[in-house]
Amino acid sequence: METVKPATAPVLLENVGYRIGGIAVLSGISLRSDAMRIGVIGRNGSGKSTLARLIAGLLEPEPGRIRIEEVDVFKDRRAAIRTVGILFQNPEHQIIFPTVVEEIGFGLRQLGQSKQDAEAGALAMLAEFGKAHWKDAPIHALSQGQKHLVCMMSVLAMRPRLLVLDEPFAGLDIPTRMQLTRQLNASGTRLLHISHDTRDLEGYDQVYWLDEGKIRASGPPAQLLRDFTNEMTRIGGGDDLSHLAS
Ligand SMILES: Nc1ncnc2c1ncn2[C@@H]1O[C@H](COP(=O)(O)OP(=O)(O)OP(=O)(O)O)[C@@H](O)[C@H]1O
Repeated sequence: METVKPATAPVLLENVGYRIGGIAVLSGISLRSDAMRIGVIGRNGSGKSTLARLIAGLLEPEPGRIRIEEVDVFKDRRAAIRTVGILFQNPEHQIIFPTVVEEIGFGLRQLGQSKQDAEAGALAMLAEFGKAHWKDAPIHALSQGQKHLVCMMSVLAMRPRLLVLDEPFAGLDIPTRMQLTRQLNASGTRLLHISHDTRDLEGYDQVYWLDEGKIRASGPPAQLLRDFTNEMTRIGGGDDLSHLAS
């Protein structure tokens, strides 16, 4: 017997659009998923980062509706910071404080915790990741992979229901990617991972293919990632870099 899907889902987008400078960057995006690991694949300029920011509640959809765990993440920012976390490609865009413990504690302060509780929470997070010795490390002296891990710990410390990953592994070497992926999977957090790299999404539960601001296909990763790779290889044989958006 076919199971009827409930009207709500942990990740729900209905007819979402977004325009920049009068140009439609995203349109007609409808997505509803209760999968634990959701992937979005798309090439450069397909609208991935814009979609990540919309789902994290940093931009307002127009038109359309976004609900994460039933929270309107743009309008209800107090609820949103407990609901969705986001990791960006460049940790420099995320890091504010000079030391690791201050950086991780900052998110907890945002949740309303006292200075002492936030520091204790940050130390607990470091211990959970086996990095208690990083406590007073100056962030500027860390490697790129280590900075990524600090950002990851900072976001996970806030225990979001959904973690949006906006290509956080781009530019990292294979061992670093493997270690960060392992830490993320071990966290047990629902992931929505946006990438142009099929390697990031192998083994995900459900993948959406974003193409020129629209969802072109969705399904389990095996076939969809193969179709995506074939299409990227076909496009790569031509010269569509010449084309300027207007
Ligand atoms: N501030 C802006 N002003 C004008 N156009 C923009 C701006 N930001 C994004 N765009 C355009 O919106 C489209 C989608 O951008 P977005 O960054 O969401 O794509 P992306 O898939 O994340 O790209 P990439 O993989 O290259 O980071 C692109 O065509 C881009 O040129």
